[in-house]
Amino acid sequence: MTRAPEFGRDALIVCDNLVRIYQTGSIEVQALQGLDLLIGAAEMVAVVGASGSGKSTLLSILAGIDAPTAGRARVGEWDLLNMSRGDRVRYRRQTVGFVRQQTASNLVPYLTAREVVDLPMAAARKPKRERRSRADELLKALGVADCADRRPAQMSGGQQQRVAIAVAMANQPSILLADEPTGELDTVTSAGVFEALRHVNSAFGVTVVVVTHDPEVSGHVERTVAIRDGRTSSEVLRRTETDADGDTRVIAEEYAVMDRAGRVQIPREYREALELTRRVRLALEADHVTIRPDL
Ligand SMILES: Nc1ncnc2c1ncn2[C@@H]1O[C@H](COP(=O)(O)OP(=O)(O)OP(=O)(O)O)[C@@H](O)[C@H]1O
Repeated sequence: MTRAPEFGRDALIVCDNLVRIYQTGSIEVQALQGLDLLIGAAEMVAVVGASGSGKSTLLSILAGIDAPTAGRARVGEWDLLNMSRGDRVRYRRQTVGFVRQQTASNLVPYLTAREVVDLPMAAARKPKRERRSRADELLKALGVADCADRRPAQMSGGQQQRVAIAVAMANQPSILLADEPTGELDTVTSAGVFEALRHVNSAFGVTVVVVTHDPEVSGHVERTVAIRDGRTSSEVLRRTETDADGDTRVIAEEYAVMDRAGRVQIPREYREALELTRRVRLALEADHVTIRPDL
């Protein structure tokens, strides 16, 4: 008997039926309730969803900060459910870069931009000369070369977040995670920081997963994944098309996400429009499936 190919075999990030339950006293909160998600190498994905839907929990698991309760989570060769303490330290140092929302918490008040970018490389025992050239390369790539000798208090919020991206990229991670990186910034500054994330994605080929509330931000990535009640519920894919006159426009298409058991969530407006309730009629057509009210 041939076995089915492993779910997400070719993906860099695989979340398979991921569950995270938090227990506080006698209260259980299911932050992730069987989340499936595949992300390929060098992709840039925005994760959106209402407050409490599980976005930060997902990011903490991918960052190796938090451990799932059940399911499977893999990043490259790393199995995030079965890592020793030492593996976890190596994983966090070598494979992941993390940018937080609070600009101040990404940096160190008494260190200059060049010194703070150097920190993770020094911790990884990289040679001094290599560290210096990598720090300068990153600060330049992120448009903050002029901040190299400045401390956080001498930089704007947007500059601080660009330096934070440089810190996260210092050890050439394969994934860069950002949790609401523009949450504290105004619209114009946010757009600049977001552009910086896109730049590291294309220039260094790092896979970027960014959690955001900002529709302006999610509107600029090719793939936006929506999380609802601890599961991926829908995705929007965007592509740029050029018409005969040479004008380009962005086409966005929304997809529902089907889990591995075949479950699909029908958006509330569709259910209400046709009064779809507990039971619906399903029919297989030549190239599609219809869902009708049970009249
Ligand atoms: N350490 C924890 N202990 C207990 N419950 C937690 C913990 N962390 C998160 N939760 C709960 O898990 C659920 C998901 O939280 P999470 O922070 O992942 O959501 P989120 O989508 O990131 O929300 P927000 O957009 O507000 O940051 C929420 O109900 C939250 O209260």
